[in-house]
Amino acid sequence: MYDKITAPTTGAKITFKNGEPVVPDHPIIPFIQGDGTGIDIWPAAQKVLDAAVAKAYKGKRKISWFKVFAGDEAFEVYGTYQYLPQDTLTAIKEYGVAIKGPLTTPIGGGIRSLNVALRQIFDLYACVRPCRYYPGTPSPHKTPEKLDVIIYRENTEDIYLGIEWRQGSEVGDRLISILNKELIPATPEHGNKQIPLDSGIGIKPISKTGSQRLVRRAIKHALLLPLNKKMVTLVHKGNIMKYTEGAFRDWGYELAVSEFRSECVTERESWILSNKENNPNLSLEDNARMVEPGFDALTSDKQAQMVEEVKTVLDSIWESHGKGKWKVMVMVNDRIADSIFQQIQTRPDEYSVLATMNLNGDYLSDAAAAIVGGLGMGPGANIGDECAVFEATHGTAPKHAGLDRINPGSVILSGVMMLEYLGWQEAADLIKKGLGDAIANRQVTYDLARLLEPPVEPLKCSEFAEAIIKHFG
Ligand SMILES: NC(=O)C1=CN([C@@H]2O[C@H](COP(=O)(O)OP(=O)(O)OC[C@H]3O[C@@H](n4cnc5c(N)ncnc54)[C@H](OP(=O)(O)O)[C@@H]3O)[C@@H](O)[C@H]2O)C=CC1
Ligand SMILES: O=C(O)CCC(=O)C(=O)O
Ligand SMILES: [Mg+2]
Repeated sequence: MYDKITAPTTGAKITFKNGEPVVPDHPIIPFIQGDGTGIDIWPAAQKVLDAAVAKAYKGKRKISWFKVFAGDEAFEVYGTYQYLPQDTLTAIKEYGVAIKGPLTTPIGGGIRSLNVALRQIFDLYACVRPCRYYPGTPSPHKTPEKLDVIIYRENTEDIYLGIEWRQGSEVGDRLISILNKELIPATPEHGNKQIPLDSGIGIKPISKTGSQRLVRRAIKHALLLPLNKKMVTLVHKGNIMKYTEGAFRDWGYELAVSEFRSECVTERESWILSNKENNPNLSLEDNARMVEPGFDALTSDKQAQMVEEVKTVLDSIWESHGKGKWKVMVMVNDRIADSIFQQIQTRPDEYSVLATMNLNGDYLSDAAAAIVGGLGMGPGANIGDECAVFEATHGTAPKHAGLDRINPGSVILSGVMMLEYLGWQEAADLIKKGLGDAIANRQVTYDLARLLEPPVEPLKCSEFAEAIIKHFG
């Protein structure tokens, strides 16, 4: 079955039923060490995960690790251009749940991202990146503890599909010519715009299916959260990219009010409902005026549309959602992408689950991780219906590679997400306690040590892992 790897002789496969993993006590889990700092952070993470499982289950449960290759290691074992060998793909498909370190992607040319390829090959459509604060973590932000968000990033499409053409390439030039001569003039709203002839060209597909399955997962997650966190914010730049990012927003709302109608309220609906709750005799027009402060300046057509919106909401959900019932439901709202970057800093506690397209989520997850202590504290998971691959938010951080100094926290916390996904909560809790107590005791790696006041001597990457284990209690 495999060319250059051998599966562990002990352990069993994780299988999937209705999108959920069915986990044996001794699951075989493939891991990719990763390039760059992978050589530091993976051994540290593996040690912490094994120690937590051993302590929590006393041998009853144990992970059988299966080393598989990707990136630079694969190149060495399998030969030139074999960055993502078939063995690795076969193993991940076979065992269903895997964990990986970061993999290098060259800029401006060369191979396309192996990280992205794994997500697309296994249809891991939801990239889940929680950003929460561990007390004592130094942060450039004044109130990092107020940020507790989970980014649900669409993981398979958008510009990450990688359909693009280099400037000056034959196909790229043909495409520009067809667009300039035929397709743009055939679309009146584009006026006389033309694409500069010396452009590179990329395609940004955003599908209804891809958007809605991501938002579905985000809402399902929000349903499980405590009342003050039952919120999903659709993040988009739909004012500019109307038919891709704007459509993402519209499809998100459409899904929320169709599949989750009895459990969801949109922000605008909540305004309309609460206006009536506060003043039962409020006319439809006055209600619309309160929802839209610029109502009186609108054209009569637009005013009529808004009044119709108020009427439709009250007619359709006043009984089911009115009189405060909406207050215990999941609130779905939306924010424009540039605004959300400042909102998570100025109003961090007003956000919970952030549903995004691929590129926005990529940017936003690094920015949110910075608030709670940096990329060393940013875990992640790539989740599909029949496969999951856990990986940190950060990359290979090459300048720190092999120095035993980088923070393994984000891979360790990705491991915590994996344990929780497996249902091994006791082991996950031990690690969260150990990591939290190590940080609270100022036992941290260079990235956090340099921000602490007064400064502390940093722990090595491997020493931080040991400190976490000691703090299991
Ligand atoms: N999923 C993946 O595998 C990903 C891969 N990549 C790839 O990684 C490569 C390098 O990307 P780059 O842009 O440098 O981004 P990186 O995320 O690798 O590193 C940027 C900086 O972030 C900080 N950082 C990263 N990881 C940690 C950590 N574990 N602990 C503490 N600080 C950390 C360091 O800052 P400082 O030096 O200031 O301390 C580092 O120099 C590229 O090839 C990129 O494509 C990028 C993102 C994700
Ligand atoms: O694959 C890469 O090199 C970068 C991907 C990335 O930045 C991410 O997924 O957050
Ligand atoms: Mg990124």
